[in-house]
Parts: sequence; C-alpha cells; structure tokens
Amino acid sequence: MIELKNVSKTYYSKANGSDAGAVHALKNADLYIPKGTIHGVIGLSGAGKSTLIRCVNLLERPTEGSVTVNGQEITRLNAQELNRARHRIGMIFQHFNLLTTRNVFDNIALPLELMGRSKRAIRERVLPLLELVGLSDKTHQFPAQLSGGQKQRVAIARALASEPAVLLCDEATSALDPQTTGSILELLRDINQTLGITILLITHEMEVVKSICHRVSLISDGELVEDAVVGDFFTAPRTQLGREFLNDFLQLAPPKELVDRLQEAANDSTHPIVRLTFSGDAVSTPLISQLARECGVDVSILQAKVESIQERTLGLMIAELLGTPEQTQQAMNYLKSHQLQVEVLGHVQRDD
Ligand SMILES: Nc1ncnc2c1ncn2[C@@H]1O[C@H](COP(=O)(O)OP(=O)(O)OP(=O)(O)O)[C@@H](O)[C@H]1O
Repeated sequence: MIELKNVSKTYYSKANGSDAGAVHALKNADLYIPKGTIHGVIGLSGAGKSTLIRCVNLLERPTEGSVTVNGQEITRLNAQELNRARHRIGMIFQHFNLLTTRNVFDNIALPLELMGRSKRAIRERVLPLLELVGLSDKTHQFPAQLSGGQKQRVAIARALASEPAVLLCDEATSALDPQTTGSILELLRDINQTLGITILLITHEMEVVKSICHRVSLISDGELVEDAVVGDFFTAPRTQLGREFLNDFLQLAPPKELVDRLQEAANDSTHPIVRLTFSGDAVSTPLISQLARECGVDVSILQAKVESIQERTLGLMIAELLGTPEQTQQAMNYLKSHQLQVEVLGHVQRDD
C-alpha cells in the first residue's frame, strides 16, 4: 500500500529558500492506494506527476506531509532504514536507465549485488526473472542490442529483483510505440495479478489508464483534483480538465466546418450543437427517438461512438437539436433527467 497525507513539494531556485522563485510542484496531496491495486495518475506536462511519484520513494523529499509505504512512514527513516525500505519499492523510468556497460543478466543482478547477495543466490533470483519478462534468450546481450520494449523488460526485471511490494512506473511506456506499449502494460498487469504487487504509475496517456488501472487520479497544477475508479472517470469526469482528457482520448470533436459556423449566443434562428455522454442503462435506451416523440425535436447526429471501458459502456454523440428554442431546451432537460451529460458546444444558424 501507499498513502500520501497532505504532501507538498516546493522547489526553491534560490539557495536561501526564500519564496521568490519558488515552484509549488505538489500541493497538499492526499492519496491512498490499497495493496495489490494499480493506480494511475494522469496530468498534463508540468502538472507535478514526476514530483508526486518521486516523493513515494523519497527521490524527492516532500517539503511537508507524510508518505507511508508498506505500512512504514518513510519520511522519518534514517539513511540506512530508508535504504532498506527502498528494496521494497521498485521503480521503472521512461528511458529505462540501464547501465550500458553491463549485459542483461548483470543489469538485473545489480540491486542484488548491492544488497550483498551471493553469486548463487543472484543466479537463482535472476534466471526466473528473465523468464518472467520473456528475455531468457537475451541474457548476455547489452542494452544497445535491445529494442525499447526489451530494455523496459530488463528494467522491470531489475526493479523486481529485490522483491518489492510496490512498483513505481514513471511514464514507463511513453518512449514506446503503441504495440510495444500494449505488451509492456500486459506484463505489468501480469505482475500485479501473479505477484500481488501494488503499482503506481504516472502517465499523460488515457489509453494507459484505460488498459490497466483500477483507479485514477487527475493532477492539475500540483493538485490532485479527481480520484475515481477508472469506469467512473471515463464515463463521468468531474472536472473540465477531466472532460478534456476524455474528449482528446475519444477524439470526439465537432467537424472543422461546423466549428467555423459555431457561435456562442443563441437566438430564435439558431440550433444548439450538443455533446452527449451516456453510460449504463442510457446506452441501450432509444432516447433519440423518444426525444422526437416527447419534445418534438429532431436530432441530426454529426458524430457518434461507443466505447467499452472495464465492463462499462460509454456512448458519445455530437448532435444538432432541431426545433424551437423552447423545444430544444425541453429536449436537453429531458436528456439530463435520463442521466445523460449534455454539453452545449455552441449554436449554428438554421439553414431555412
Ligand atoms: N528540480 C526542480 N527544480 C525546480 N523546479 C522543478 C524541479 N523539478 C520539477 N520542477 C517544476 O515543478 C513542476 C512540476 O514538474 P514535474 O516534473 O513534477 O511535472 P510532470 O507532470 O512530471 O511533467 P512532465 O510530464 O513534463 O514530466 C514544473 O513546473 C517543473 O518545472
């Protein structure tokens, strides 16, 4: 398990620690990740993701707050105790951080050597790890001879060498192509399921969250602004930033020619363009035909998509509502009363 309580991190560019030039990279972060779960933290560049994950193993020491990992409050440990605690916290990085002068076996063996393990014990630990990550045939190769995905597999095996209970993944798939990303995420899911390791990963990609996370937090300008199970986050993000991540992921934006015609203000000769998001029962209810019957509104569908997210179905649609202002307002109220999220993107002039 991992628990952050009220964790803040401020970087000072001046040696005297004055507030001028201070960067508040993490602000009062609270986060609880139960044992055996996979938790994603998503955010834009510069939001504080790396700072947050590096506070978990004290690569960055928080300015304030407590960090508990595997039941141990690690900000209070002395150097020796922290070193021991870190054996139970593995970490992998975007650029793998392998030692180029060591072959695959020796890279994985490194943490065990540093722990003073015997040659025999090291061999007994490294060989099954090579098997686990599917690199038994690459034992004597050097990093330069490996693909990006293979390098990340070595890094994962190295991170697992000291039998951690927690694995931190710092943008672990960001340097990989989509197919390789898929295979690394599958490996992480396997490790979580078979070894029961708790995984905290940071990413800027919704696909990563969708693929393997149980829960997700959204970080914005150093603050954790959402924390939800993945199905909820994808079907009903609570913040504007969450909705923007979702819309980018679904690539559901109005066509360019429509955007050029959109105006903010409505009047008697305009129709609203709406983005509808629906999940659960609403996906299978014939709401569009009901709209025509109940409110006298015609619906012109401009784009539509149905996504399956961890056993939840999410429907999205961009549509033009055709009717009088009273009818279209009534239609939007009707949709909202059926648990659809209705976002008015703008209004277009009627053609007639
Ligand atoms: N060592 C440092 N000294 C000063 N400022 C820093 C330091 N490290 C990070 N920052 C600043 O803290 C803020 C958060 O940075 P951080 O790297 O945690 O964000 P991020 O979400 O991981 O970004 P990215 O996705 O681009 O890596 C940024 O404004 C960054 O410039």
